[in-house]
Amino acid sequence: MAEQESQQMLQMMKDFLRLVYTPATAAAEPAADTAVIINEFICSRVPEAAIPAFYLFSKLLPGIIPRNAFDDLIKGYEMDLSFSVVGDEGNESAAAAAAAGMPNGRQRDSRQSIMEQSPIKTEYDLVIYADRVAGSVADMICHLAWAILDPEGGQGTNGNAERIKTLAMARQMGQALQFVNIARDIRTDALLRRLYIPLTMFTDREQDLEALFNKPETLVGKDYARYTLPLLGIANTLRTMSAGDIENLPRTARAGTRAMVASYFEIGKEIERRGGALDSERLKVSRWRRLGAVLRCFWGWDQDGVSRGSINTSS
Ligand SMILES: CC(C)=CCC/C(C)=C/CC/C(C)=C/CC/C(C)=C/COP(=O)(O)OP(=O)(O)O
Repeated sequence: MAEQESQQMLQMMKDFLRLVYTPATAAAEPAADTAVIINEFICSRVPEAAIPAFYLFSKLLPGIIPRNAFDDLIKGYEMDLSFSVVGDEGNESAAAAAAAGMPNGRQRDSRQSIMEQSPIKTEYDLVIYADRVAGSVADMICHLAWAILDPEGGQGTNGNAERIKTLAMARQMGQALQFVNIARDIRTDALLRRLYIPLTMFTDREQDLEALFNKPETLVGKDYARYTLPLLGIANTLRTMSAGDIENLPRTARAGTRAMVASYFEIGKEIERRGGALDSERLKVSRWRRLGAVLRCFWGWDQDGVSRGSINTSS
């Protein structure tokens, strides 16, 4: 999708959220004319294939999931979009450089623009990004679980201290998963001229960016370890800090959540088993390893090899 088209799509989503989250439309029984306004919006501005999803969203979600989770997700997409500006410039300069047979000056420009325009300069920026694109999804999952699976709990946090903490920890788990995702995709993201590694993590910034973006063929698998292993280290820490709070989700949501987390973390474990190396292909974990991780969760052994003894089934 072209950058301008993506911007239009984001604007449409922002307008949609504003519309469906106004107090009048988010009410349990919205007035008939608000339903008409929403229908008109959906028919006139939403791409055809997405109409059923937007319609269902407007009917079901505003009373269950607070708007801030969706706002965060949009902010995350906006950060991603700022890469496409960098990417376009970078591709143009690389192509122009190759055509003109003058790689150095042009490539320096493209490295410079990647550094300047990347929205992720520090580890903190990366945590913010991960929180927006994945912490927000964890937030949504908690609200859905409370609304649908908690027999007596009611919706939202309702100022309940335990739920507020669970929500914060769930967002942390989302961030952890996103760090794994970023570690796995360093190579493929660089080919798309996207840089999620915080600039502060480079020991020799110029040289590292030159290799990642302009000479990927000079990097062999284990050369990526100096980026993948620290990112996975952060992911593991975030996971260790938040995993226990899965026990505070409604009982029927726990096993599935643990399984989802363990299965995704198998990607990180596989990279660690390979000493931090990335191949030219996007890494895939065998179905058996993922299944093993899921079964160990159901058996009552979490992925850090710590037995929780018998599974706590109280709600
Ligand atoms: C700790 C507590 C209380 C709860 C946990 C709450 C949960 C389930 C958190 C996880 C939320 C979640 C599913 C986040 C998204 C994670 C993520 C990195 C998805 C990307 O998946 P891929 O399909 O690999 O992505 P791409 O292929 O698009 O790169």
